[in-house]
Amino acid sequence: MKVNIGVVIAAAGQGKRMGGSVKKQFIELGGKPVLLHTLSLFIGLEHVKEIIVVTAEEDMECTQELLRGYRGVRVIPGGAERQDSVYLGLKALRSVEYVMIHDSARPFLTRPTLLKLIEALRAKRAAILAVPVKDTIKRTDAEGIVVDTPPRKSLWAVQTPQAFALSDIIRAHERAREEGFIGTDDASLLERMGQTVHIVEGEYTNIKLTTPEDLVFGEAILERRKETGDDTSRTRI
Ligand SMILES: Nc1ccn([C@@H]2O[C@H](COP(=O)(O)OP(=O)(O)OP(=O)(O)O)[C@@H](O)[C@H]2O)c(=O)n1
Ligand SMILES: C[C@](O)(CO)[C@H](O)COP(=O)(O)O
Repeated sequence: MKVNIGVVIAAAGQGKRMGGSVKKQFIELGGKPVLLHTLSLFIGLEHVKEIIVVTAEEDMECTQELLRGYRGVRVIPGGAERQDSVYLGLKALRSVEYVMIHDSARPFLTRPTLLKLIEALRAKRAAILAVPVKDTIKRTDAEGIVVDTPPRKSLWAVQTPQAFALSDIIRAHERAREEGFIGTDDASLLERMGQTVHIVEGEYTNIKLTTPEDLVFGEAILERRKETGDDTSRTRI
């Protein structure tokens, strides 16, 4: 079955936890800005018909400059919260039935896993990447007292991309906006409407660059790939 997929890359964050003078989506890793690493995952991929990069209002000009020359990629201004930026990106899509929503701050995913996600999307309408949690997780009360220890077998650390039928996820975002609900990912907006969301196993190296030590892990991931020649399926940009 042929599917038309749009991609929304959320890149309008301020990178407060990372700190530094350059926002994390524009930091150079392996000689290339993080945002270009992220974009290269989707460029030239069959089924991907539109790519929207959502950037901060003040970064519109530099993002447009950085992405000039990439056909099919549009840059739009984002909102105050990640959820607002994603919603604006979803509304900017013109002619696709499905969408993959991805954080600009996750530049290391490989194509084979992305293709697994697309397969699941075709079959199931809502699919997200996640990896089994390695640590034991505890829930606490407001005072930091342990309430319980959920069985680890049922716990997953959720990543992006998250892939949906476009009409479903727009409806879920609109409901959340009406009700003033802010979720920490997009799938949670569908879950609260009762829709089934399927997990596809992601990659432990699909980290989100969040705090400064993540840059050290990121450099190491790129270095190892250079040595082993891994991830050659990604379009070089
Ligand atoms: N208003 C916002 C906030 C976040 N994001 C994007 O959402 C992704 C995940 O968010 P996070 O890692 O929290 O990034 P920041 O918001 O930039 O980080 P911080 O919370 O430390 O400021 C990032 O790619 C970020 O650019 C966005 O598009 N619009
Ligand atoms: C969407 C996400 O990347 C899934 O792990 C994550 O929840 C984004 O969180 P943040 O609060 O924007 O860091």
